[in-house]
Amino acid sequence: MQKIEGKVALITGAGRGIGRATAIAFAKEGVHVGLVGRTPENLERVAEELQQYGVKTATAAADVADIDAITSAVESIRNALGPIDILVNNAGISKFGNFMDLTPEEWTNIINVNVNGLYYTTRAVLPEMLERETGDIINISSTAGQKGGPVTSAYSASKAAVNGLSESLMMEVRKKNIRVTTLTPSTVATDMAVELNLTDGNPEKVMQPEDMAELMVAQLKLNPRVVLKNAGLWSNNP
Ligand SMILES: NC(=O)C1=CN([C@@H]2O[C@H](COP(=O)(O)OP(=O)(O)OC[C@H]3O[C@@H](n4cnc5c(N)ncnc54)[C@H](O)[C@@H]3O)[C@@H](O)[C@H]2O)C=CC1
Ligand SMILES: CC(=O)C(C)=O
Repeated sequence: MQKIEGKVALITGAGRGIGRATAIAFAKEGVHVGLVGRTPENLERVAEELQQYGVKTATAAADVADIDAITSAVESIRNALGPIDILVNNAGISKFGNFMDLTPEEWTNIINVNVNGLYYTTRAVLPEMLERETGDIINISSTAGQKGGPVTSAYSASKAAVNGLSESLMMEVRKKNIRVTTLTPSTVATDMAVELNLTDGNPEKVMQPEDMAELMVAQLKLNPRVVLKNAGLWSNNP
């Protein structure tokens, strides 16, 4: 087991949902947190919530699917907090619908954010991790990337791509002491899941964003000689 206190994390999609819960859990552990997302007000609100834990925070608004914007955002977080030890590629979008009902624009947008956004963010963070021969990258995929569904063609395609990218990168950089983990949760009670009509969010039955955050804290504390390659966290009614 290792301590994560004092490390620097960058979380995308940090303004709400799993990203926000992860930011709070990290701050409670003494991790300094860079918050990246599309909506500055949400990022500022989360940064304020983190103040009580006495860690450093920085915010940078950017669309992960815009390579210049996300590259500048990573640079600004790095300038504010120092080298990034932990990257959580969490930003993601979804729209469910029949294959012919989703427009080509909606398809492209889902692929751009979920796949290219994760790729662009990782490209901006990885070189320094390779140089320092240390780092953790956690990619938030989904059970939808492991198994297709009747209305999930675009989202499942995007998350299956994340699984392929993530495992390949894990194999590539493991010898440099970098850990890449793919997490494939079932439905989590966030705004996304409620907007998709997947859940009413009942905390007695449905996974909460805090459960995901708890898993990430635990895996980061594992001795650096081991890596959690992938993990599926499920509710009792996935
Ligand atoms: N909620 C669920 O049931 C599940 C969610 N996931 C994945 O978990 C991740 C987080 O999802 P939730 O917290 O549920 O969603 P959410 O919609 O509640 O939060 C997503 C956050 O990402 C940000 N974001 C979206 N597009 C962005 C972009 N282009 N650039 C920067 N930020 C962007 C949003 O502004 C928001 O703050 C996503 O990758 C999602 O696909 C995976 C499995 C289940
Ligand atoms: C939104 C999502 O990824 C699931 C599995 O519910």
